[in-house]
Amino acid sequence: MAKRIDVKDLNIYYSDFLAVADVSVDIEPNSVTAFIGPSGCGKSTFLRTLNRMHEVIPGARVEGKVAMDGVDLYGEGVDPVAVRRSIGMVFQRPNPFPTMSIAENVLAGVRLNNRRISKGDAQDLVESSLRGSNLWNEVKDRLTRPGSSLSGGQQQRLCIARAIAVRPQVLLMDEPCSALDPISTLAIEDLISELKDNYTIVIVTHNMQQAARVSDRTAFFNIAGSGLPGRLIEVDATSTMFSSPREKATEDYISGRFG
Ligand SMILES: Nc1ncnc2c1ncn2[C@@H]1O[C@H](COP(=O)(O)OP(=O)(O)OP(=O)(O)O)[C@@H](O)[C@H]1O
Repeated sequence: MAKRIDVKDLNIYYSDFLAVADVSVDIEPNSVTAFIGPSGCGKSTFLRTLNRMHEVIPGARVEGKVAMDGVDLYGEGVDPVAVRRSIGMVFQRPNPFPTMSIAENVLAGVRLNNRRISKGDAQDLVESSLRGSNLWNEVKDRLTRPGSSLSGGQQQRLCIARAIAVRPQVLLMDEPCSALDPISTLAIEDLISELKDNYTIVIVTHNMQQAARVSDRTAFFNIAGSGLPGRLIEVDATSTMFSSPREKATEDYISGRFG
C-alpha cells in the first residue's frame, strides 16, 4: 500500500557542510512528485534522506523529521534496513548484477533480506515483478540469461522489477532515464504513470518536459551560491508550477533563464 511521507525542518549535512537547509514538504501517496532544480542544489541528497541512504556516507547526517504515515523514520529503534525495504530506490544508471540471471536479479533484493522463498513463490514473484515493470513479455523466454544481456532501457526496467519485488510502499528514482534513449525513456515514463496506482513515487529529473509529463506535484530546489545550502523554493501541483509559479526563481528556471 502506498504511503505518505511528511518532511519537517530537515537539515542535511556532509560532516560540517550544510548541503540542504530547512526542507518541509508533504509527499502524497499514490502520486508522482518530481524534484527539479539546478545542479548541486541537493535534489539527490534530499532524495537519499527519504530512505536513510544518506547516512551510509561517512559523516553524513540529518536534523529534523522524516515521517512515513506518521512514523518517524529516524526515530529511536527504527531499523534503517527495514526503512530501505519499504522505500525502494532506482538509480541513474541501470545497475543489474551483470552475471546474475534476469530472474535472479529480480529476486536479489528479496534474497538480501534473507527471506526464505519456495521455488514456486519465487517464480510467481519474478513474473509479477517483471509484469509490474512492463518487461515480462520481452524476457519471459530468457529468464536464465544474464542481466547484462538486456538493453539499457530493459536493464532499467529490470532494476525497477528488483525494487518492486520487495514490495515497497514508496519508490525513489534518481534521474532514472538520464542514461536512456528517448524510446526507453518513454517506456519508463509510461511505467511510472502506471506504478503510481500502487506506490508513492518521487523522481529527480533534469528534464522539465519529463517532470511535466509524469508528475502530479513538482518541488523546485535552488541554491543561492556555491558553498551555500540548497533550499526548497516551492512545491505545488505540476500544472500550477509550470503555468503560474509563485516565485520568480521558479519561473526563471522553468523557462530556461538559468540552471
Ligand atoms: N558524498 C558527498 N560528500 C560531500 N558532499 C557531497 C556529497 N554528495 C554531494 N555533496 C554535495 O552536496 C551538494 C548537493 O549535491 P547533490 O548531488 O545532492 O545535488 P543535485 O541537485 O542532485 O545535483 P545534480 O543535479 O548535479 O545531480 C553539492 O554541494 C555536492 O557537492
